[in-house]
Amino acid sequence: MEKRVARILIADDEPLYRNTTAELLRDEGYECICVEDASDAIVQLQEHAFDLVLSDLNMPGNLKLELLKEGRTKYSHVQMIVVTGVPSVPSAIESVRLGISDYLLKPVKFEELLAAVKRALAQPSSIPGNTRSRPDRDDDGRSLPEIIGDSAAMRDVLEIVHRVADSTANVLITGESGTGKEVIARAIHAHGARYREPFQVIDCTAIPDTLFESVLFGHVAGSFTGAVKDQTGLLRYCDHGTAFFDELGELPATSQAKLLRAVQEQTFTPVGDSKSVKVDTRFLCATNRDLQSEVDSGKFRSDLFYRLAVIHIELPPLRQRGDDVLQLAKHFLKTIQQNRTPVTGFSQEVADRFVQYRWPGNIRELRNVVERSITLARGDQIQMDALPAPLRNLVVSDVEVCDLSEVSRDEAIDSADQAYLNKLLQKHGGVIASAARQAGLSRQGLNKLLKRHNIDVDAFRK
Ligand SMILES: Nc1ncnc2c1ncn2[C@@H]1O[C@H](COP(=O)(O)OP(=O)(O)OP(=O)(O)O)[C@@H](O)[C@H]1O
Repeated sequence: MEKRVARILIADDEPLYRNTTAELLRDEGYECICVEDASDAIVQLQEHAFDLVLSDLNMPGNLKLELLKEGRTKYSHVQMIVVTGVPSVPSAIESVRLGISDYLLKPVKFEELLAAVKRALAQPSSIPGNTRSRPDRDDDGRSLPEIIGDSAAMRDVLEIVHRVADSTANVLITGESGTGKEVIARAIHAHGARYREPFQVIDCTAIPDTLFESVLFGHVAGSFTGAVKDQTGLLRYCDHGTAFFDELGELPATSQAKLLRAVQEQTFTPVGDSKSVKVDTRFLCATNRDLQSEVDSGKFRSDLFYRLAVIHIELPPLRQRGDDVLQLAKHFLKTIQQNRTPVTGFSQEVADRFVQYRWPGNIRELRNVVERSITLARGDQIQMDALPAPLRNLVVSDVEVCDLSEVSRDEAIDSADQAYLNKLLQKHGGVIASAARQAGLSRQGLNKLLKRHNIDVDAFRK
């Protein structure tokens, strides 16, 4: 039996883009129908059978993403790709929530578009029940980190992770240090179509500016002093897979420019080589900086930002995740001690303190605290005396200050000082100059105190 030609609906109000794309796709053997607004597209969907819709976002009749909504609810077996010239984070998130296959930015190269079309058409249709089994191991056979957390904030994050995993859209993950950005990046890779391909972590703080091209793109022997043999760049290793750029905000301007070409064209040239290399790589990035304001102040390239932040996932700090803190603590207790010690839980006082504490180091700090407490615990319950000083001495206004038999005067003064500094920084949003002014201290004096109490001022910055 002859295979049916795939039929594509192109909805876009730019005639040049619409007609050229249709012509090129027809040359590739697809059947195309073009419309210039969302209402015509909806009529076409009612009257004909389609396999794929290529949809603009900013076109008449689509102010509220009507075409995507109608398409995904009534014609869920039809794949959808968004191709837009006006990217916006809310519309990207909404598109991904609705379950599109891909989100591309104009100007889009035809090869890039064609690859996305082929990928979308190769996907199993999203008829209910037709779900792909998810791996619970990564490509090295290690088990994937379990994502613990049931707070509303985390549920929203996980919904986006599942929606975005199957597309090739680049994702920027932001959040304070230790909130689990790398864990989320690995989850996106593991739940997506590339799960069998490499996941390559590229730590932007670990590559000196002068070696950026060589490390990322590779070099040929003799291209510079010290290049004694050919070296393959990291990007080549993640061809067909995912490149995870950690600490993206630290990337110097010259390296940003070099990365832009690789992201935009999926092409790079190894140092000293004359031939360029084509790759198919998905980019996931993480930073604890506010990259949007760095773009606004000219410190980070806006073109690179928009290419990489097609979808933006903001991870909540642990102190805003309610009961997740206890769930995570129990999870770490179980996984770290693996029944090797008699410890089975936390005292009520410890559990309360976990909820009251600010956790400037987030989940990483919690994990360390649990690990340390298991070692110091004396019975089957972790008690206050096994906690590190910042938690043990925390003074919360509605907690009884202390039991005089347990705390010395110096310790009591120290913890009051700490509570004062926490409040002060909270009020001044982590701005040292104004906090020091209010406290009647010099900036150096305040910094010294913060250091002594191990208080991370970044945790208070908004
Ligand atoms: N939801 C989670 N469930 C279980 N463990 C988690 C979760 N999120 C993070 N972790 C654990 O917390 C620690 C920190 O996570 P991760 O390295 O992903 O944070 P990060 O935000 O990338 O940190 P940084 O900004 O410092 O690079 C790791 O040990 C990780 O396994």
